[in-house]
Amino acid sequence: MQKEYKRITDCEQIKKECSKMAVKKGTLSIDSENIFPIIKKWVYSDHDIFVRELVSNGCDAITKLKKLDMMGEYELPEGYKPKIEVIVNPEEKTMKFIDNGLGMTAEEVEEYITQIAFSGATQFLEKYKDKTTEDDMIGHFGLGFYSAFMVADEVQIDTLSYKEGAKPVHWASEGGTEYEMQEGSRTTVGSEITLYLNEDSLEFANEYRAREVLERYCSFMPVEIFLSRANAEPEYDTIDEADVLDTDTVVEHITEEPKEGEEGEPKQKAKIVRRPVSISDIHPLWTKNPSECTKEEYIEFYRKVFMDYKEPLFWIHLNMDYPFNLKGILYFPKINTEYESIEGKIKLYNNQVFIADNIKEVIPEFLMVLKGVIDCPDLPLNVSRSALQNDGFVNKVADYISKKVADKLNGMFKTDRENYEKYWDDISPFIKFGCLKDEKFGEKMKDSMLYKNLEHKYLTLEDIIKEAKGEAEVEEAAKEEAAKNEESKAGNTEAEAKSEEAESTDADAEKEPEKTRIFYVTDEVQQSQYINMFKAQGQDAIILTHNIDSAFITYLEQKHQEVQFLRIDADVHDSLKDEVAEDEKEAFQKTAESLVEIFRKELGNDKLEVKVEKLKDDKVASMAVLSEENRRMQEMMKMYGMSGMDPSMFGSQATLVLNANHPLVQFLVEHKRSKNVPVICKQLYDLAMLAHKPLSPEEMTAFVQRSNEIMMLLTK
Ligand SMILES: Nc1ncnc2c1ncn2[C@@H]1O[C@H](COP(=O)(O)OP(=O)(O)OP(=O)(O)O)[C@@H](O)[C@H]1O
Repeated sequence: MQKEYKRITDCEQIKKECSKMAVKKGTLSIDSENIFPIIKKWVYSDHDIFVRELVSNGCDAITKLKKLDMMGEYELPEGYKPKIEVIVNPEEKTMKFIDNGLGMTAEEVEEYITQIAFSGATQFLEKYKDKTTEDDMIGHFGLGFYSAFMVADEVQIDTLSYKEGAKPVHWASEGGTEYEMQEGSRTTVGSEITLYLNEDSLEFANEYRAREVLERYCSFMPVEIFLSRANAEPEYDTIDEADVLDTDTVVEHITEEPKEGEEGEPKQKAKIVRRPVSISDIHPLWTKNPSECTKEEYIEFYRKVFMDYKEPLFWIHLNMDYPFNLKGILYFPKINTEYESIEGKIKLYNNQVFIADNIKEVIPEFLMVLKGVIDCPDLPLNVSRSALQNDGFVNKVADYISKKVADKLNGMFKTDRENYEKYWDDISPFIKFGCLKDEKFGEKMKDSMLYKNLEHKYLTLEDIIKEAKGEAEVEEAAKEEAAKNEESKAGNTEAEAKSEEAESTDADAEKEPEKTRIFYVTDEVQQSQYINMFKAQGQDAIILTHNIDSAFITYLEQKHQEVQFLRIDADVHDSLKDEVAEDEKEAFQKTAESLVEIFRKELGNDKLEVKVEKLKDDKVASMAVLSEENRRMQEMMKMYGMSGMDPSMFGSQATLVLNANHPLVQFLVEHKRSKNVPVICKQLYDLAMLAHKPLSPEEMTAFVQRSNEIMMLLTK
């Protein structure tokens, strides 16, 4: 049976009780006996948050004391330096958190710790104990002081309030529901919380582990934090006497004689106790005004926080006071896509207290490739993640961040195009991802998107459409010209011509407007043959090599109904081939038919698609084309893991294009019975496929063997 603690609500009475020096025993007034097991078990993976909770309680206590001083209700002692000390003691298995904040009186301990904090923790756990990790709490806010029981069997508080005549208080609870309170022995204003770590949590008494956790949660807290190990041997530094500060403890003055053979006066040195270094940077860069920050500071901050020794490309300093308070810095990292995944890290803070990384409810998903810090004290963090998702305010914050990013990029596009182009390859995957994920972002960015052409020049879609339209129009005009010539050759009467013209105009009006065809390259090496042919004919294409590009192309086609994207090997572009003259057509047709027959036979595939063209580039004997629709279909199959299935079910295989202008192809037509026909056919086919897609291991082996055989012929 637990002892029933009579709750004393009258503060005067509590004071009297305490001043009698009696040991006050009690039972925590909440009926939930199983709260501690729940706390201990709960969010086992990051139960280290107790560090953040206790340190931030210390910070709050210090802030309050400074406020009281400002309000004239308290006078800070001479030379007051706000600080939090964290002392680990592996021998005694304890961890102490000591602050010089406002402290607590007996009635305050009673009220804030045994009643408010406890009931807060109880309510909190009641509400969330059944939640799964999917409905995780943001940074597990709200556990407060009682999170100490996740790692400790016993917690003690020694505190002395700033209030006149306050008596020190000692409070102890053994992690059950009982506690003890009596007069303590603390002599300075502030609080000392001692955790007697449980067997599972002894790691926190290790100085390195403690440092790691403090650095994770407390690196930017607004008060200096010093970590030390109890009974550690003092460490010393020897510095120039002139550099000694008033705050240094000098243990020895040393006169250093010049070394043998060296000239000069003896040097005066001082051996001092090593100066403690605060774990926290109390004025992180994001809290400063952007106009006061230098490039070096931004880079240094980036390196320190993200341990990334590459320089970021550029950054955005967010600084907003109204309608909500949000500060932060977002960095665009240099991404080496070949070796690293593009996974960024956005650290979320609440008044300089670290909450968690990558809270996707607050930070737009596509911005997760960035690295940065966001401090937004107005965020409602006492709710679960799923509640955050539907919170109008949180959505506004996310919108604001994404708008700021678009503004920055648009600004660079307009005023610093040179650098924008320089960064484009690195930042474009993320921007494209943003366009796909966030309609508003895509809309804002639409005029600042760039596309690299075959010359590696960066153009806008508008430039490209104009260029492609221009070419199409020229081609169209040339075709019309040729058609007219034919007509007049055939001796059409003027009247006939006129009526035909009228018909064709009617038909045109019904036809859907021709789409502007934009060719693109997905692999500059593999598709080099096509690229060269394009270049030779002054034809352009854009380079879209990133994984995201196939989804982005679909997006662009939806947004711009007037354009159609075709991979460079989707078709033989009209400009790459010669027209077959009217009087040659019949003979050409025959040649083509016989070539189809030869290839189908030699490759043992009677469904093989073969097309014969008069390619302008007479160095190309064969190439492969696969229509855009079929290729997209095949890619989709691959994406859905249907690669084992026969692709011909969903669209035909690539078409083999033979160049009738090439001597090898001509040889085949003229020497159908030559014993070399099979080798030439197979080799031409493989060469075409090589430039189109990777060969299978068997195909590659056969290709290499055959190439060797061909070389053997040279030796004969
Ligand atoms: N080191 C301290 N010095 C002075 N008062 C403290 C200290 N630690 C806790 N308190 C008091 O105890 C109260 C309860 O603390 P607890 O950490 O449980 O909740 P909280 O800090 O109010 O909120 P949160 O749940 O966000 O942490 C605090 O509001 C404060 O008044």
